[in-house]
Amino acid sequence: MTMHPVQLRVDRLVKSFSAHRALEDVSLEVGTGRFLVLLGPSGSGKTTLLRCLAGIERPDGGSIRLGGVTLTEGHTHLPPERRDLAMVFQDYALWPHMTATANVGYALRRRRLERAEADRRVAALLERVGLTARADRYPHQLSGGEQQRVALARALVAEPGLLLFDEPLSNLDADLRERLRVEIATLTRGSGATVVYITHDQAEAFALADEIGVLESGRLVQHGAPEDIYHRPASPFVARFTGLAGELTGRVEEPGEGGRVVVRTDAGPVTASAPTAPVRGAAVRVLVRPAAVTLDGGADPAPDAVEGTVVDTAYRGRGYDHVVELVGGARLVEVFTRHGRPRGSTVRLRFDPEGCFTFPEQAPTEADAQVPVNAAPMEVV
Ligand SMILES: Nc1ncnc2c1ncn2[C@@H]1O[C@H](COP(=O)(O)OP(=O)(O)OP(=O)(O)O)[C@@H](O)[C@H]1O
Repeated sequence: MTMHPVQLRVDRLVKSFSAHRALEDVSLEVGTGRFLVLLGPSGSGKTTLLRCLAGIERPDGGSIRLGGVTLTEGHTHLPPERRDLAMVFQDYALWPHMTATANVGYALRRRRLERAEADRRVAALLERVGLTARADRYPHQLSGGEQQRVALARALVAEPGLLLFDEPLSNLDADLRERLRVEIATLTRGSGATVVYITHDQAEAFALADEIGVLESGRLVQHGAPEDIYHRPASPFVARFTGLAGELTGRVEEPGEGGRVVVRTDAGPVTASAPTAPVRGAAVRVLVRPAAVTLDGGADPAPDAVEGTVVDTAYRGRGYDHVVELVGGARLVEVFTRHGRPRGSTVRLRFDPEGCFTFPEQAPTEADAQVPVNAAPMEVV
């Protein structure tokens, strides 16, 4: 899917644990220097896929190639240390008996470098992650954020072709998480390495990625640019997992032009995108992105606006998020405006068809059940 030469090629990867299929026929390609984020709920197979790439886990079938080298296929299975890659773990995984300098330098042990050159590279990396003053400390003398910076420096120092990240920010608190996220984004891109990064946090995924792969029950269900995933989710599962204001049910009134349909909902007619052209009268569900909802202001409401009641309002600094209940009972969260509307007031909403997706009505899948109800939908991208 990219113009970049393919660096990492995964073909039909399969992995089971006893009777449980953790990876089901996963194929993907990542271009040189691209940043791929694998996103999915707990148990979707993210860690298993990453561990197969690293060589810690041996797949049951399929192949993995990196820069023209076969890492795994049939009887071939290169051990982790013979793969041109480095991994950053959730729990840092530093050597407790080594200083920051020694931990970073350890990654160079196989590169027959002159001592002075190795020392120079380690010092340069520690400086880039802002740890020069902490170079002689042991892991237990460093904060979580500092330990993760050492791990980042250790991953980068040997200049591997592939960098793997296993939820590296999940043990840090919000403020630090944001700062380290920016450092990971800039330092990895500066290194030219190809990156595979796993997370279950959609906001983190969208902020970091050149490409996002969404995993559902061991299958890669969509792989594309963040904008594609946001504007053209392949399934209700993908749409839900990447942030919705809410869902409306109804019937197709007019199978309109250019992939648009008018859906008659309990709250009124809503124009929405239709990835698969539904027929007139079909029962459908309209999934609505937060960015697609606007509160209609003042005296001159649009004729196609839908009425609702403000149930809750939350001040967000830049403006207010509202929870709005529509006629028929559907609720929309994260309805944003600069100026807040009081609880209990009647408001009119407009929907941008670009951010409203029509799918045939069907019972939720097992994987949908893992998406937390009212998972904080992401900010407008
Ligand atoms: N060593 C193992 N033995 C048995 N089952 C396993 C093993 N490792 C993973 N699994 C199972 O495989 C499935 C995928 O697990 P995996 O850890 O890859 O998911 P994940 O998406 O990374 O989830 P999380 O975000 O919770 O880490 C899960 O159902 C898990 O229970």
